[in-house]
Amino acid sequence: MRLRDVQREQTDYFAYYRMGRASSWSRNKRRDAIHNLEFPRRRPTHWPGFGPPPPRPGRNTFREPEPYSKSQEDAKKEGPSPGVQRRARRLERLLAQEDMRFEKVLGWGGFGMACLFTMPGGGGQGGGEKVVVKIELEGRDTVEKERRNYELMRDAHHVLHMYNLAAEEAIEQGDLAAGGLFLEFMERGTLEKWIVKMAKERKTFSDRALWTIFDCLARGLVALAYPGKEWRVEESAMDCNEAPRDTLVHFDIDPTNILVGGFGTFGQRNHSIAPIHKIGDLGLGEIFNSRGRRDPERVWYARQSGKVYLYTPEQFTEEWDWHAGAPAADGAPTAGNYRESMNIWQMAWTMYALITLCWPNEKKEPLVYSSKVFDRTVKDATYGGDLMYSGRYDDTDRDLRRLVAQCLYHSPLSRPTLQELEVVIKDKLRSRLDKSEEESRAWAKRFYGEPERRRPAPAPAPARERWNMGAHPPNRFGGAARARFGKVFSNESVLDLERIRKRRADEDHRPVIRRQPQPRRFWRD
Ligand SMILES: Nc1ncnc2c1ncn2[C@@H]1O[C@H](COP(=O)(O)OP(=O)(O)OP(=O)(O)O)[C@@H](O)[C@H]1O
Repeated sequence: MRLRDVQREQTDYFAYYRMGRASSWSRNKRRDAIHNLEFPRRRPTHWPGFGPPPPRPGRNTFREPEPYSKSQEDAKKEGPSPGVQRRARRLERLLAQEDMRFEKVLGWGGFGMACLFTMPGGGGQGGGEKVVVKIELEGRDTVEKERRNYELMRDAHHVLHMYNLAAEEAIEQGDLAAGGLFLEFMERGTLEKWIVKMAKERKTFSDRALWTIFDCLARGLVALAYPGKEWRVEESAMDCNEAPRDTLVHFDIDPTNILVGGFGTFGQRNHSIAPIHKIGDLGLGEIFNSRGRRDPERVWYARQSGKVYLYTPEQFTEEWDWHAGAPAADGAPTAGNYRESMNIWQMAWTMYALITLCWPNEKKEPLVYSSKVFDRTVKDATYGGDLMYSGRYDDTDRDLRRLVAQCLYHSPLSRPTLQELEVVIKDKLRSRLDKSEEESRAWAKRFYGEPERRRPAPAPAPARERWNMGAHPPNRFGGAARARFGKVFSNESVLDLERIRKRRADEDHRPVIRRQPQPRRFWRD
């Protein structure tokens, strides 16, 4: 389809979307309307913005959102279909050649599946550890994109880790999958599962738990904003002097793509009040910098990237209707301004879900709201007005609700920056909250329970051995988390995607050298 046809169709689709009627839009039924559309619009001369707020917003101003009642995992309780089972068995046979033990199918969708495996042996590097194998069943090329994105996040503590295992070759050489990834196993599954559990128990997360989880999520956002950065301690926007330039815009942050792991120390932070939360599923992620935001094809094609219920103002705003090129190049403040504040907006809906235990409504209702964002006074429309004015969530810390409503401001520049978020969260975690740290820890132990125990981390192999097994030179290693899995880190200039692509292409043609005597090569070099 030509770009102009895509633009006309999207203009019509998003007009439906803003009315909350996206699900009833059909290309066929709208063919004539799309044909007759005035695009780009000329009258009025520019987007007029939002009207004034209602005089006294209250409970009835906002449609009641729908509570979470079932998670993706619940919906799949009946077990994988025969087709998925057949493929899982095939994957099991392929990886058995690498001595990896199949445990179970974790999940599947139309295009791919995720299975849990145990690494061979004990004692040695990663021996007996669990890994998730995610394969793509139809060639959509998203695995390659996802792999590239995980490589850019290789030093982050709050984004899922990808492992470079030699067994990848077995998948590539088999005829089963279009591509495969090895990912860190997060033993407590998706965040959605825990939101549903809380909703079923008819309780709510305490303020301290909410702020602690927000802290984890915000650090994941910092990692996305600075791809390729070496985070020695933990992600902190304070360590970065410059505003993000080449943000990895995720496009699909929601509770099904946040994974919950264990309690313990990660980086330098002890996660004892809530287990660590990490951002996963980077398959739709794209790096956007100021050049990318000025490229009409890139910004228009990304306009419908992600889940419909979580399209961002940068994607759905009416402001687009006045721009036939890239809106950011014409100075539009919101349309097509894909940057780190877009990740913040999507993450704020995850916080909304944790506070309300509800889904966001299909129709996002803007409400003009003035507030002090850190030390700036901002007046803009927020889509989280019900958090402040509906009276339904008054039991939750008002500062938290206000911060989330600010992250849901329409215009990216109105939202808090990553540094502002970090400062506010840090201050709150130091202040008096509803529950003491001790009470919160006890609650977390009860609520999250003990998953199947991880084996104790094997002692790190001597540097020489790791090198033999395909890892990079020893001076690149450090920290317990890395030593535990002997992760392979590459040295390339990370934003140079061409080089990464080329490196992978070279790898694919490299002969596999199996060193004698064993240990076997689990790690791909
Ligand atoms: N690293 C992981 N640790 C633990 N569970 C995981 C992990 N990755 C995936 N899962 C589980 O497997 C399920 C399927 O994951 P996957 O990422 O393949 O697809 P999805 O999120 O359902 O679909 P899509 O890729 O279309 O967003 C998840 O819902 C989750 O329950």
